Amino acid sequence: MKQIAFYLKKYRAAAIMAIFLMLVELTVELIQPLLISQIIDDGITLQNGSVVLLWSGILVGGTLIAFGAGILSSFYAAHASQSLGYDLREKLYGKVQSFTYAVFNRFATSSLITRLTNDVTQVQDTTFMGLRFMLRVPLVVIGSMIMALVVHAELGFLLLLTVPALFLFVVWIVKKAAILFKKVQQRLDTVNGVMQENMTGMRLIRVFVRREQEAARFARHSGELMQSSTSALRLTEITLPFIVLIMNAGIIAVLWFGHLEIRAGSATTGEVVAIVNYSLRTAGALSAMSMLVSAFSRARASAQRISEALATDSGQTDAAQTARKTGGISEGSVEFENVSFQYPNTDAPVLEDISFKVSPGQTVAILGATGSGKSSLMQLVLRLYEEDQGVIRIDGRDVRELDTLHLHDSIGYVPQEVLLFTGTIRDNIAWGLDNASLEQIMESAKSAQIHDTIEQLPNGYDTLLGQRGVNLSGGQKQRISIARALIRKPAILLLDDSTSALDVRTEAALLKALNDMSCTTFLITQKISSTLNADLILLLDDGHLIAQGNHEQLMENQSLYRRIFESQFGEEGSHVGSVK
Ligand SMILES: Nc1ncnc2c1ncn2[C@@H]1O[C@H](COP(=O)(O)OP(=O)(O)OP(=O)(O)O)[C@@H](O)[C@H]1O
Repeated sequence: MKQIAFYLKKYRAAAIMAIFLMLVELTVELIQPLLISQIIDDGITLQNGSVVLLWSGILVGGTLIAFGAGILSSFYAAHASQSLGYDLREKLYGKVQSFTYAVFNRFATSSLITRLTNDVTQVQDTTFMGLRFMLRVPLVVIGSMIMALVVHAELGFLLLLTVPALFLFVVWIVKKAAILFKKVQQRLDTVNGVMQENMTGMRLIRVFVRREQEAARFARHSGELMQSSTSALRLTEITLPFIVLIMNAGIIAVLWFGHLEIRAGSATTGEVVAIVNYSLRTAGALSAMSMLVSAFSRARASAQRISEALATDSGQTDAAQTARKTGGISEGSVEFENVSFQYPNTDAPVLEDISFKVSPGQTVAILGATGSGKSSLMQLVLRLYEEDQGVIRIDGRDVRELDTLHLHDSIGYVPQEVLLFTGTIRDNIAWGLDNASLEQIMESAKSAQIHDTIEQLPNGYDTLLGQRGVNLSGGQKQRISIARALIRKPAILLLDDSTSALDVRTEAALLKALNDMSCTTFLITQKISSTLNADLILLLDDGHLIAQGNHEQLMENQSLYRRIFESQFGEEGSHVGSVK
């Protein structure tokens, strides 16, 4: 909450104006019963028309002032709360962007989305209500009690008796409800998560005929969300009838004792009406409080979740933070020296004691069974994770000393799972480089062996891709994301199984084009055809680098490599090794 208040500071002027105007509105409201009591006692009871006219005029004037002040107060409160929401979203988004991959993975994506959307909206809306009503409610209650005591001390005392008990009751509800609303937000996270998985995995769900099961899973989580929302709302909703009940009892007591006081001549009708009026206003304010309680409890849970994300250490090391001056990489040599790595919160390392050296412009093929650590090795080059032991050097410098922004600027990365955005093919390729020209886009598309295919599409480079590029084949999508990586003319190119959907001829043409580009290329592959011309082949097995060398060397002295080769080319294909 403190952190949220800190962000609201920037809009202090608007917030103060909103509160000040609300106070004007409130003052008029508190004086109204007093004026009505004057009209009754000095005007109506004494049948004095000019007194009725005078005080009624003042009453109308006051009401108009309160009306104007109320509108302006809402205007300022909306400005302050919406701006706060905008700032929170921006800060939170920036924070999430600054997370290292390891820190990012600590949060579920759906939870971060809920925090950025629902939680921020909750805080924003409650801030508006807070500026308009949070202060007004206690002030109406306290003001009404004071005014009631001023009007008639004994009758006012009755009001004084009921309010503190009600106030304590409301505080108790706030505390209980906060716990329940926290659960609601957690369950909302889960529902959003399931929804996200279902939307992205739509095709898989249909092919596996899992629609009913997935619908049932969604219904189960949605039901759990409904349950916790219902219990939280039930708790806050009992507040209103309870307050009305107690306040009505209080009003009946005021009327009863009021009539006794009038008979005894120690109170006027106007004074009793004024006390009843103040009691009604107090009841109204406390009822509004029950709504505020619900909103405030929710916002408290949301504010905690936002603060948690904002307070999370982004995971960047000090060396990287101070390395901004070191600039990007230019040559593209890569060296691993006794590198070991284990994912956070896991039992065993996924890479152990890996050492190899790659000179600028060389092509490295990484080969190994599924789960052997190939992608993890790439993630270390990308510094999405940090090695636990050993050193990784790029251009001879320890990667921990390189600024990740500059490092990523010099690296082209094509992940295993292709992600294309809604927009044109041109936009998708140009995404890799600010202000890319059409010539640059075409040049990289040619190198990625996708130019001819694009030209044949009805709108060429301006063809629109649906969400995730559903109107292209897997291989075409892979090549568009390769073009996206190539347009940056990276010093190092990382292809994580990005040629799996290409036929041998297209793949060979692509590899030749990459060779001509002279960037250092790491290529994860299952196909021996891609390793034949590589300068270095890294053969991984269960996190260990069991062999390294070029095709001829591995054919000569690595039985596993020979077996993979023979399984793909047949024994008679051994002569293929001489392609180079
Ligand atoms: N984020 C992660 N957290 C924990 N363990 C992980 C994570 N990512 C991968 N692993 C584990 O690390 C090991 C190596 O995974 P990696 O993705 O590097 O293998 P791979 O050789 O690229 O496999 P594939 O060919 O199937 O893509 C696997 O056992 C995997 O379960």
